[in-house]
Amino acid sequence: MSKGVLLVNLGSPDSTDPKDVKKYLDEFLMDPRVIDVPFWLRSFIVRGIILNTRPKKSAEAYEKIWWPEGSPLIVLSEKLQDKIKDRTTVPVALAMRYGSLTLQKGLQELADQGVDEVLTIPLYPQFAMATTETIDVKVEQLRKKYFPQMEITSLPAFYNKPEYIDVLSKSIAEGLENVDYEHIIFSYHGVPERHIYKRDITKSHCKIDGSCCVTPSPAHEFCYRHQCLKTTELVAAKLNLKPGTYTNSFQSRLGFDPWLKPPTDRTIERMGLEGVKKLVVVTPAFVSDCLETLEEIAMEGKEIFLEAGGKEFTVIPCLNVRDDWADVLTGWIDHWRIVDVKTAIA
Ligand SMILES: C=CC1=C(C)c2cc3[nH]c(cc4nc(cc5[nH]c(cc1n2)c(C)c5CCC(=O)O)C(CCC(=O)O)=C4C)c(C)c3C=C
Ligand SMILES: [Fe+2]
Ligand SMILES: [Fe+2]
Repeated sequence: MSKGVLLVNLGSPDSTDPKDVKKYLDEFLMDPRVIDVPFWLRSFIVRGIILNTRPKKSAEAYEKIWWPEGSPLIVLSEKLQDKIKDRTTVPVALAMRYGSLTLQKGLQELADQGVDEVLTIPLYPQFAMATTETIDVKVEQLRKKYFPQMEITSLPAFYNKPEYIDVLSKSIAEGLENVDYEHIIFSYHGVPERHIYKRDITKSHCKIDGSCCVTPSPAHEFCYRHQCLKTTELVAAKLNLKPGTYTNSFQSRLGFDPWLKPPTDRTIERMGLEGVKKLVVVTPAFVSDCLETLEEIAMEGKEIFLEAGGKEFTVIPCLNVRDDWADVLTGWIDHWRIVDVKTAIA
């Protein structure tokens, strides 16, 4: 068999034109693993409400962060792909779950190179129904329909893998060099609490309280909240951060259902109101900078902090195209090429 790799990220609109943003948001938010309600209700919420107002607002936000080459998330993912290609002999394609760089095109690119055994790498450190799972499900649908000869395996969430924690910690330590700070917020993308309960394989462990995510359980294999809290815990241990000097929060809430708490915007505001003058934010749910880090945190978050009395606001960049990050991914790929995926990130 001939092996190949498909890197997968979320995707972005084709441009900052509200029409393109609307098309992208329609595909994204109509995904039943993102807005997980019955089709009729999802259509009503997305097409009847959100898509009437959000595309214009989102397009303005994209406009602020767009690069001459395109969406930062896509450009950074392409550069990461190039770096990995330079480091391995295995064909490496790139696709997005939503938008024009489709999973079908990515798989076809590999098939055209004679690949019949694929490792998909969802570029998300923590598992979520709205990210890793939707990629795996869509890839399997495409495999059955168009690529029945292919054998496809997906790299599991890598939030607790020592190689990943090492580069994440190193990137944060570098970001903190010469930065005088009082507090660090670890801001993760939020999800509705319902998503956590739905993926509790024990059906009883997850309570979204002070203890469930720190009490060992098989539920944690698919618990986004546990995996976020664990990421912070491992980085804090590695960097020797003192308790009370860092906090977790969850950003980007959409809609009225309960989402994971505390929300990042309110946490940033509270810090400012409580007298914190120098704040740092890191965003470990994203491996590439994107709208959610460059606009929501670096622009909106900063404004909230300064208005609440803060003085210095520092955002640490995502792993993006760091050489050591490309080395880690290539290491997993090469291990899989020679042995298998189970031990690749063991
Ligand atoms: C119900 C809505 C959403 C869920 C659940 C959700 C989960 C989720 N998303 C990411 C990563 C990214 N999301 C991004 C943008 C974005 N996310 C939502 C909604 C949900 N996300 C929307 C509506 C948008 C679009 C922008 C906006 O209108 O505000 C991005 C950035 C994409 C880009 O082009 O830069 C990323 C990345 C994760 C990791 C996650 C669950 C863990
Ligand atoms: Fe999102
Ligand atoms: Fe939990």
